[in-house]
Amino acid sequence: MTAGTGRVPFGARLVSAVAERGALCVGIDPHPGLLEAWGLPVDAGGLERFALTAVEALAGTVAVLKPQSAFFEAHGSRGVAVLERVIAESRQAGALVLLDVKRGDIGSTMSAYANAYLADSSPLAADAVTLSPFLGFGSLEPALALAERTGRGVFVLARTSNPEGPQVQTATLADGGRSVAQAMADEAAARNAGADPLGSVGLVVGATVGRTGLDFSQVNGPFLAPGIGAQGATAQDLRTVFGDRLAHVLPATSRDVLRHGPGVAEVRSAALRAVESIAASLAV
Ligand SMILES: O=c1ccn([C@@H]2O[C@H](COP(=O)(O)O)[C@@H](O)[C@H]2O)c(=O)[nH]1
Repeated sequence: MTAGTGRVPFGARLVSAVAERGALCVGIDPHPGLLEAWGLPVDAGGLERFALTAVEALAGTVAVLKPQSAFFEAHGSRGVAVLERVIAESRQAGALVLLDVKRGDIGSTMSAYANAYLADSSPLAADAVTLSPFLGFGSLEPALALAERTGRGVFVLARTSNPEGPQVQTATLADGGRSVAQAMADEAAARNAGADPLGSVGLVVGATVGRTGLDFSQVNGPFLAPGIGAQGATAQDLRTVFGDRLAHVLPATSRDVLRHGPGVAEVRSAALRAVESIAASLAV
């Protein structure tokens, strides 16, 4: 079982964490190529060394850590056990944990996913998870409801950083002119209405997507912006993507920080440089 959240809503906890540590989410993505580059075997033992080194380097320093579940699941039950430790030890060291699982399913199955990642009793419970709304935003209701009850958050995919995303996300809805991505922004806005200082239903909008024409003005929730570094986006791109919503943006990067390992100090320094360069870009 993981520690609870004290029932303080995720949005409020994120605002505090960013105020204290800066606006940065570092992904823990144990790619086989990174394990090799760190001189580790590509097996569950190597995964454990890699992931716990990243936690040691980052969990006391950055606001949010984002383990990518896929790389842990690839090692079977031993990999999932490592993920449980990563979540627990990161939270213990003061970082918020956003588990990148991109779950989305019919409502009855969604309840089980919600219990897996958002219930206090689960060993995989994080502070927030990523969700895929492409079975319909409403199908996410069990996760949205449990997150709200337990003080956790969700980040719903809206305009993802990959080049294939627009095929679905810029498509127009049958109900009259809005894009799929805009509909997700509107759904998040409805869930976050009145939340202070910030709602707990976030959106994933890649730092790579450029000017979108999307209206984020009513969202009142956080924006996770992956794609900085290895996918080619820079901190300067955030202004183009998010316009006047920059204060609510959580820029995310994984490989661009992790490639500085295996030294704890080097990984931590890379993260601190990223925090500084993002802060400088957002302030101008
Ligand atoms: O739109 C999205 C949503 C999630 N991701 C995830 O973020 C990291 C990016 O890693 P980098 O090494 O910084 O490229 C990875 O886990 C993706 O699955 C994303 O890239 N884009």
